[in-house]
Amino acid sequence: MLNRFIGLSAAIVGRSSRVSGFPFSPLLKAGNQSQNRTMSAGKAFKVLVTHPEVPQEGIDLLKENCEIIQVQSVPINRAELLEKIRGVDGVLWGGHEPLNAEALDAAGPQLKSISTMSAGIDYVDVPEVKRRKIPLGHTPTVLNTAVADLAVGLLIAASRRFHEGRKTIDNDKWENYHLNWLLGQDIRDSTVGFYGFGGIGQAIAKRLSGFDIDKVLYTTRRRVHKEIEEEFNAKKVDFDTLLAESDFVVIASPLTKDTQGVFNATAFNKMKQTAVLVNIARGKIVNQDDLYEALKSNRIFSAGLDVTDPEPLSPKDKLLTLDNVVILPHIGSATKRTRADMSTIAAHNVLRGLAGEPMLSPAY
Ligand SMILES: O=C(O)C(=O)CO
Repeated sequence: MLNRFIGLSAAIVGRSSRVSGFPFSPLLKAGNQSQNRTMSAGKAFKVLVTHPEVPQEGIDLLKENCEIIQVQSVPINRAELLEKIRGVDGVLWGGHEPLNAEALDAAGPQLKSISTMSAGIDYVDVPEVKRRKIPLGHTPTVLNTAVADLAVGLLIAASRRFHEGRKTIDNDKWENYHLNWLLGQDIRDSTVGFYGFGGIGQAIAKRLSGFDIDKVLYTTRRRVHKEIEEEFNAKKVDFDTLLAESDFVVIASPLTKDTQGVFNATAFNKMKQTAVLVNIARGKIVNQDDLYEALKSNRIFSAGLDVTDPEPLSPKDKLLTLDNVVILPHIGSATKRTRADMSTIAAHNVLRGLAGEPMLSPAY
């Protein structure tokens, strides 16, 4: 099943900006073949790209058939975005700016296709987009491997005390004449618990299977397919069991009203004292004050975070004073290839929405 996901994204993206091995939308075919009068006569659609740094791969695809308007400011100037969105048919939403009624009103009723360039869409007012019957796409799957690689990096860094170790060098406290110095937690024979076990969680589990882990537990609303459970020796458990039995707890779920703040003091108190928490999903799933207390009091062993609340995190944030937390500035999907793939998928989503076809990765 996992291979099917990964295979699908590879087929979707190909290794060029062109999509290979994937059923093109008629709109794209028209552009490629230069046969369709409507399309070749011109840019039947206007598409706004809301960020100047959207990789060229996606823009080139859109350009074949659409007139492109692009926001130029970074950080995004909301006024510029609201001005440029007026009257467009499609939007490739390239940043994490709120996509809400204000933006949709500014666009106007002709807007018929939107895609974000992200997996998480917590900055989108989805009910509002739905209410207007505008197809909405996003870009999960293509970033699974990049985010999973980073998650494994964080898991190792947090369990083996990378940050604390580095600080000892900076502070001239390198004391390896002690035998028990900077001892960490083993990954081998461990139980890894996933809070959320979709494509990213499964890609992490796949990587960890090379680390001789003992078992995988997961907590999700719905049970994953039996063959996925078998592939990863994974068992669905309730949240309390996940917390109590996992040596590593990996947060890989979307941020929703149900997941916001679930990792709080109550949850940390149910975890093993040797447990390592990894969050590559969204900062708000964790109550950060409670996490600070749990780490400071050694209620849990350590944490590796790619996401925080807020982002950017202030350099004065108390979490940064702790030895037992590794923090990265939300770079899970930040590889050149992944970004290019995300722009390609987002462009296809937009084009398909404009053509009245199902998107490659619809958000609802
Ligand atoms: O695309 C997203 O939602 C991400 O947060 C990638 O790290």
